[in-house]
Amino acid sequence: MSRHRDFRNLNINDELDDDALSDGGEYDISPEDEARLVDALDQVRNIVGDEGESGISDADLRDVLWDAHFDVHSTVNWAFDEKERRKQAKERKAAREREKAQKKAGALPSHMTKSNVASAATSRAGSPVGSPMKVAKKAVGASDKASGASTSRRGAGTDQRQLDMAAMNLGPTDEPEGPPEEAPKMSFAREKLLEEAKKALEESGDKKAVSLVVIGHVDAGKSTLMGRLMYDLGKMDEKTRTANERSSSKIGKSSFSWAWGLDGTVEERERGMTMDIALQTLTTPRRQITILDAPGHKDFIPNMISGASQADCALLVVDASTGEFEAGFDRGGQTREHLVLVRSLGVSQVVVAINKLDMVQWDQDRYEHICELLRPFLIHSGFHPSKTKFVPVAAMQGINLVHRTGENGNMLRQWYKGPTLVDLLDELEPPAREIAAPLRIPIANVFKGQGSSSGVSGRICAGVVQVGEKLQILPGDETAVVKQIFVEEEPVPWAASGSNVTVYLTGVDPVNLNIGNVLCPPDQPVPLATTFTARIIVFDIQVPITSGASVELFHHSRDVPATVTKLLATIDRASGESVKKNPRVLTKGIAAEVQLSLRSTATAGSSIARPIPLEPFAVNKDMGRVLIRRGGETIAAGVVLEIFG
Ligand SMILES: Nc1nc2c(ncn2[C@@H]2O[C@H](COP(=O)(O)OP(=O)(O)OP(=O)(O)O)[C@@H](O)[C@H]2O)c(=O)[nH]1
Repeated sequence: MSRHRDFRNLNINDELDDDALSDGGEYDISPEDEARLVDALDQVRNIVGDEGESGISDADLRDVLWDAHFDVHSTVNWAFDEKERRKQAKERKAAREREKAQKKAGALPSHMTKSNVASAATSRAGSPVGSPMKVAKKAVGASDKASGASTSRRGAGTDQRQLDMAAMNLGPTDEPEGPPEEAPKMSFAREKLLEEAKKALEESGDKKAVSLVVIGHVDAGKSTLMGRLMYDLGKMDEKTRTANERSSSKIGKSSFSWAWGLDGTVEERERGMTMDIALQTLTTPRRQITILDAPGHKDFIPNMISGASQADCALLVVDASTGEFEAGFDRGGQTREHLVLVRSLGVSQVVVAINKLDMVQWDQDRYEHICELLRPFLIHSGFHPSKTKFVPVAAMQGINLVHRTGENGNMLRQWYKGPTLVDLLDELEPPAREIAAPLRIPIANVFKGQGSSSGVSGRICAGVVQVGEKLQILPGDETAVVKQIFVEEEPVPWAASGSNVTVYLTGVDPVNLNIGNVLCPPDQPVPLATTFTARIIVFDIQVPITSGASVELFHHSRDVPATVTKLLATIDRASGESVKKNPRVLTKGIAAEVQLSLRSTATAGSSIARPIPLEPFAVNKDMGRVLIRRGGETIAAGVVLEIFG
């Protein structure tokens, strides 16, 4: 029996300070409980780091674990909060001291502290252009999307721990307010900034950045594949792997242990299902890849759309097991819908991973049969054959992801000599970056930032943003100043089109920052639209679209109610010529020009629809794409032609 202090009277949600921690009695612990405690301790250490790194001693952790009755999730939340709280207190103290020192010396502008000048220099060398997204540390993620069953957007690392932390109000906003923050200043004139961005793009050489959305029918093995890939490429360490293996088997979900590397929320882990976009970054020999793992279940299509609208390329995962490929590919399965959606959102390259081939004894005929079924569908959906690649894999055993050596790969080696999945990812073509165009950042997620700042994340659709820059938040009249920019967890002085960024803003009330808003320069605002025309392609629908049809309009991470107010013409898909003016209905497969008008929402409290920021496709491709859904089904996709106001 070991002796430990007793904290069972302590409320885990209380803010624990050192006095409280040293204020307990003692209790006895059995060898079984001791073993469980050691297990749980391992789990928590994986998250908070070791004693030196986290500042949390083993003794404190053990006590809190006992107090939480081995409820690992609550404990993880506590430990995470505690680490964050301490870290933030330290950072605030350091910031106050820096500020004082700067005032005395009158030297560096406030955002260019010595440490971030250094990291800015290294980031420039490594180029923040097109680099993947930072996983933000603090999150509120207050998504209240009406349509999906989603409860949160995890776009930039909002997970259960962070949501709980926000709910507990253990944030820097609880602190007494210090002296008003000095607004950060810009470091570059616009011309100089463009020059820097161009130079960094050129210098990035072969290590090009791409964003990859992982799509496919529910349970195809998307998260397992990404988890395994993270491990095989050294992004997930052995400790995390064993912890995931142990904990998933404890709740009877051992087959999902690889998926736990990406499915981070309690609900996702318990249900064995991805519900929101999970973000990770991976490095292959020649590519820096931001991975957006999308949910496969049809209830979460809005979240999948949000992820796909931030991606350059897609990885389609299909389940080769008997009957499973067919279930995903038949009408109503997500294989088709996901492919059509990503193509409509501008993704033109796809790698198809034919997974779970171990379930069919690596049958070459089965592999080729699936390729033969998918090829014509891909072409029909608008993917050029040269930009469509296939690869046989078994994600769980890690076969043909990075290599196919060893006994496990025997059966595949007998008939397959082609590239591995990583070989194909390494050849993905990075997109053209519109750096000279006006800045556009559609907001995919909103966070609580440090001090008075608020964090937002999203992908830069065009232009370059720098620290100190004043931005307008559309729709609305609000402006904010960029306090910090993070790309792939690193602070950078600027970031350019194609990058997935987290931007901390000051001088703005967080209530004015919403998912779906667009950040842009005040002198180059995005047009606001309530009525516009679009060229659309009608999907495989059963009920035709008529004039007056009520639909849901999706643009980046925003969805709003709309009406198809006019059917203007049907269009020849090949020539683009008008075929028939004012058709009565639009049926499946038809291309058409229509007029769409937004409707007011019940929450807007007015009969007038609120406009959304949109741009004609001809002006900005990323800002000019829309999806149209009805009754939980995507019925059409299109590009914006003209905005009428
Ligand atoms: N036999 C076998 N099973 C696999 C393989 N890859 C994944 N699985 C299993 O398939 C199931 C679903 O895996 P996930 O990775 O959660 O699938 P997903 O596509 O991410 O699921 P959603 O995100 O919910 O759509 C799990 O039980 C995995 O263990 C594989 O290569 N072989």
